[in-house]
Amino acid sequence: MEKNTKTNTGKPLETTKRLSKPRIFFGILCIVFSLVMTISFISYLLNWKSDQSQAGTMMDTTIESSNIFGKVGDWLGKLFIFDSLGVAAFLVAFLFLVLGTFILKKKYFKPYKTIGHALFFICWLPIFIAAIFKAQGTLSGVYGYQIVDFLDSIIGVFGLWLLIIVSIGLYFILEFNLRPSAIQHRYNTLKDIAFSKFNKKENSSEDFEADVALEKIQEDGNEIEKTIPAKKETISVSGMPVVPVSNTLDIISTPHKTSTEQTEKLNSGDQISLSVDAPKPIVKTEEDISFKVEIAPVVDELDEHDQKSQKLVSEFGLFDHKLDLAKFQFPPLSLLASHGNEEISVNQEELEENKNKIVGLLKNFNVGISEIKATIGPTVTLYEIVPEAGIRVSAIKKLQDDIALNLSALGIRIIAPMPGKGTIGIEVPRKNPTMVSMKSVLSSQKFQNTDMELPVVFGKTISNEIFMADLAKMPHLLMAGATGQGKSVGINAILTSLLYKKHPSELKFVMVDPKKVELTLYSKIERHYLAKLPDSEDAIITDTNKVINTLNSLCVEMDQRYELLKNAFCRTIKEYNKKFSERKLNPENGHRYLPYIVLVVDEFADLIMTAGKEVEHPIARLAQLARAVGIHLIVATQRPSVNVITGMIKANFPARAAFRVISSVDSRTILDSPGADQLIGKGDMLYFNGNEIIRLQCAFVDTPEVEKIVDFIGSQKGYASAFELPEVETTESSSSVGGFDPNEKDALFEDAARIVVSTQQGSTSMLQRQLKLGYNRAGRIMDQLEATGIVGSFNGSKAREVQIMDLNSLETFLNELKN
Ligand SMILES: Nc1ncnc2c1ncn2[C@@H]1O[C@H](COP(=O)(O)OP(=O)(O)OP(=O)(O)O)[C@@H](O)[C@H]1O
Repeated sequence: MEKNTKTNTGKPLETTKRLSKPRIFFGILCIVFSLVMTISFISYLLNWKSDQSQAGTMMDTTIESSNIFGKVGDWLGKLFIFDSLGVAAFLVAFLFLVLGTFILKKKYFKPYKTIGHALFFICWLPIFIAAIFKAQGTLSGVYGYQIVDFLDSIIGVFGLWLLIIVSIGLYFILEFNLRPSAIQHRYNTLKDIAFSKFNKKENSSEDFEADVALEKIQEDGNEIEKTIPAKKETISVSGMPVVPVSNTLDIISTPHKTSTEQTEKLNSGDQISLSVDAPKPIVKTEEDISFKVEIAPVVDELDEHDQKSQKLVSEFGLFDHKLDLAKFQFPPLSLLASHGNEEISVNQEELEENKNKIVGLLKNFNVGISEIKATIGPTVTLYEIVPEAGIRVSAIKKLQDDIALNLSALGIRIIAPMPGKGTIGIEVPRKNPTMVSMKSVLSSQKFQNTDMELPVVFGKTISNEIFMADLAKMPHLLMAGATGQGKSVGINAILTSLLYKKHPSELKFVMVDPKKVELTLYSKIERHYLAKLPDSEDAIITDTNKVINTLNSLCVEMDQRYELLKNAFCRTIKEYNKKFSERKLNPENGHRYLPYIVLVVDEFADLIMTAGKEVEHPIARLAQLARAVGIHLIVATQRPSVNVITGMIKANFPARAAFRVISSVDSRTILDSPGADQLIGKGDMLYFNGNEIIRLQCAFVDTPEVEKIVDFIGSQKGYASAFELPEVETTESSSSVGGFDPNEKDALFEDAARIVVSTQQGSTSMLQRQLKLGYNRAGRIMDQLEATGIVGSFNGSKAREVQIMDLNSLETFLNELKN
């Protein structure tokens, strides 16, 4: 082998030596042909006029051609230049050259790229040339001429040029990557190069100045040499150019200072020591010094844990919490009804009449106004007045009842002053209010494009804008309203908006309905959206005892979530779920995707009356703490009295929604101010977000619509069961880890024991996977396994130790357990 690859001199053999003969033949043939073509084309371009008349006389020996390659050259030129491509024909010759070198395996060109470029220009160039030199057919060839002629007739001259420019522009953009960012990058690089060159130049100009100075000194020295030829050798001028330019030059001469005296000194043979005005060194100021800032790349070292999670993400992708119900479809808007015409109709007469009444009445009480403006909302019209200077706001406030009497209307509310407006507002109910349908608000851009975590759309404001709030930020909502004023519709509106936005894996409801009728509809979506205690039958809780257990269970869930968040170093559920999705949290350690949990209590007064502190305590605890772990409360009551809505509850429910209440005392209890007693009912509401009170018309969604929505969701594939809340110790139940009652063991206890023993792994998440269980149930089984001694105690992040070594021993053990 060595022999083949090396010559006698030991040099590797040239690649051409390994080429086959046909390759060499065809390669050289292509190159020669390319040369012949090029020369023929040049010759043709120079002589074509005289040879044109001889076209087609190839066989006629009497006729001579002036082309260097005779008639063949003439024929080639005519064929490629005149009849087809014009000057672009040279590119064809070039292509033969590329082909030849390619066959000979010479890497002078990148063949495919070069061929691509050449083909582009073979097409583009004739058109371009024909567009410029229309009359000169030879330059563009027939191809270019005819195409331009054709394009000219169909897209006109302007279109033709646009096509030419766009095509070449696109070619450059695509070929040379001329994106704005790339251009910017190149510009910056060029700037850097220019800048560094400039710096160099500056430095060299300094050097140059120094050189000039030195040269001058040298010349001067030479002059001195000339004047004192006798002492030539004593002056060490020759060493000067190498003397670095500095303030102190040791031996340098200058004609100005070379006085006769010095000459004499020289003549007398004394050693010369001349001081010279050395060229001033260029002292760089701070601005002159080139200053480059290099930002060191942030060394983002991944720790072992991050690397592991990145590997998992690259292998399996991000954790998709929706995967179990990947095909889940959100209910379509068509399930909702429109409830008549929602156009706000302007009744000019009514507006005029009300305005006159307000102005007249205020005048009677000597309250002058300088301006009045009306804004028409769905249920009320807001008249904003600007009182004349010197009028007290309290004077107008006092007139509330008089204005109401004068307008003979219910639900007049005076807002004095309007926050942030400098006016006084008088809300007057419209004679023909417009209903706000749930459909209209849910189909709005505002709702559809919202990025809120838990978007709740309440309805429309007085200025007809859709009003939405994020339940995750509220973070708990207290609702009040006398019977029949729209509270239940309001709850349905809230639930509906959440159902239209959140996937079942992201949201669970715990529904408490002591009235037993309002929320029962939602039991159809139990396996999708509801959460319940492990052993309870109904997901909608109506029994007060169960409510207490459920609330306590929610508190346990909250504590567990806090523990999980703490272990994951996260502050909020959002951060935690993000981390979990990025596979940074190990499910083996109990981590799981945490859905939001919304607790809805429809009649809170009822609960407080029957269970008192037992309910108040967990509610207050949840309200105080649960916001960060994604548990939010919506508590509604008919009777917003102080013994129902206690100070502790109120303090932790910053967001309040008030429908019409009976008395202003009730209004103060719920909103801390009067006003809710002035509402007109039918969904007319006040919303308090902790800062201001906003009057809204609640969106209307009636029972058949809700039914359609829950039917739609319920008919789809759901989870195996409702989301299980953690079990809590109840007074009735005695089952706990320590006191295991074999009669109360889980139906899957034995299967779980077999799995644990056969795999020798006491892991809850493995049980979850193998038996397809929820985390809580698997955890309970694991506790039972621990209580029976099959597995050891909880061991931090590691799996529990399995105490039974094989399945035979297990079967014996299980039999003993049964007896
Ligand atoms: N947003 C609304 N728009 C129009 N009408 C409404 C609206 N909300 C409620 N209503 C009307 O008021 C009636 C009573 O509403 P709803 O059942 O919600 O009252 P409620 O406060 O829940 O009463 P209760 O506490 O007795 O259940 C509805 O049947 C409907 O006719």
